[in-house]
Amino acid sequence: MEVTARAPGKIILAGEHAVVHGYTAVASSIDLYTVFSIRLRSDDDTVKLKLNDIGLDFSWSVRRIKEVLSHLGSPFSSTPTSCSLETIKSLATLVDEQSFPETKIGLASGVYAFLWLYTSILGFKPATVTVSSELPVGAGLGSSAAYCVSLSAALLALSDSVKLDVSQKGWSTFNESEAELVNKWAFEGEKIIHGKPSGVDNSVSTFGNVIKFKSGVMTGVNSNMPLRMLITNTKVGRDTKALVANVSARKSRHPDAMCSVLNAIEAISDEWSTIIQSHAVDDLYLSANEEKLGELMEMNQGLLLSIGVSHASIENVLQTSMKYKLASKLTGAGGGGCVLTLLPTHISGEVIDKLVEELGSFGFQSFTAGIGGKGVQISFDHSS
Ligand SMILES: Nc1ncnc2c1ncn2[C@@H]1O[C@H](COP(=O)(O)OP(=O)(O)O)[C@@H](O)[C@H]1O
Ligand SMILES: C[C@@](O)(CCOP(=O)(O)O)CC(=O)O
Ligand SMILES: [Mg+2]
Repeated sequence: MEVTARAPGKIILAGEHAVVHGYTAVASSIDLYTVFSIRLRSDDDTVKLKLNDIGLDFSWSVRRIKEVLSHLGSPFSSTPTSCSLETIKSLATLVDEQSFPETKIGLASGVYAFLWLYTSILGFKPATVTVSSELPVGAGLGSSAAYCVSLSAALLALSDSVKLDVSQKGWSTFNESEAELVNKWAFEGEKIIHGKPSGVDNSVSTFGNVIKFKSGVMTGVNSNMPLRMLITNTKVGRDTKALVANVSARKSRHPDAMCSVLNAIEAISDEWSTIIQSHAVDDLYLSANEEKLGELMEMNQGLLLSIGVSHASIENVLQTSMKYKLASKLTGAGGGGCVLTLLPTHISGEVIDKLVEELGSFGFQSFTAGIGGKGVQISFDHSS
């Protein structure tokens, strides 16, 4: 039997970085998914991992994994546990033995997260594991969270911790407590990749829809607005872990100034959630609200610039969209990656096409995605 789990990426509408320090963010799932498939093996003794998006394959014998992790006792755990620094060193040994290409070394933490979640949830069982994603990796759309959520979901579906009806056909969802467990394990994986994640990305990927998130607590947001965003990938590579660490360092150098900035970002997030929850009585009301959201995005972007996470490529997208009187902000960790441009309901398809073309001339790639769909889902295939 093969188990497949898919988890969505996300956009942060307001509050990235601030949320790491306990201030509110508003985020939404998008209909681009990371998919993990796991088939347990009885024909040999290896764990094979195929990372299709980054073109890397790994194969460890279960015996070798046991040997390297043996000093820890069995890492197997029925409750989500954090990976210690000592264990990360052991996992790095397993990855180094497979001669990880130097040019892709920034991606190694994803493999550590895989090994940690795999051995913790399933123990030492041979399997073939494949991952592929519709999300750009490392571009601010939460690929790391979608990776950890879909992996945790597939592993838990094969474990004794959750009891699912494996005869179900097509995609099915987890119940509330199972989804909580998926989310907690995914957060442990995110910690390995991000260093200090807030938990917003794994929560929105697990539960879907639009959420408000503050100090580890998620609240559902009932959005009543038809939100449309153009997502522009600047294709400038960046690393969430480094950007989050830089913001923390700036906060310790300038605690008072940073506290004011982060409070201002929280006020923007709060206003965002109030506006999208309100019911538009007519078109005039809707376009007034869209204008307000655009202004909030501009303010949020200005504050993100002030904490050091913008980038020339992001500023380029802002200026280009401004020519079309459209408001934009970076989404995710910044430093490159993706930018959101609000597409108000009145805007014509021609204007959007022109903007996309102009952004394309800088080598950027723009697209739209469905906002606010379902969270993690699972399916079982008995044919293999
Ligand atoms: N499909 C994938 N295949 C392999 N690794 C992935 C995949 N998706 C995410 N990752 C891991 O997540 C990291 C990117 O996470 P991050 O820097 O937080 O950016 P983002 O979450 O915005 O895409 C990669 O370096 C890699 O370790
Ligand atoms: C910067 C931050 O707020 C969001 C990071 O998102 P992403 O990994 O860039 O998709 C970090 C976090 O909340 O954990
Ligand atoms: Mg991430």
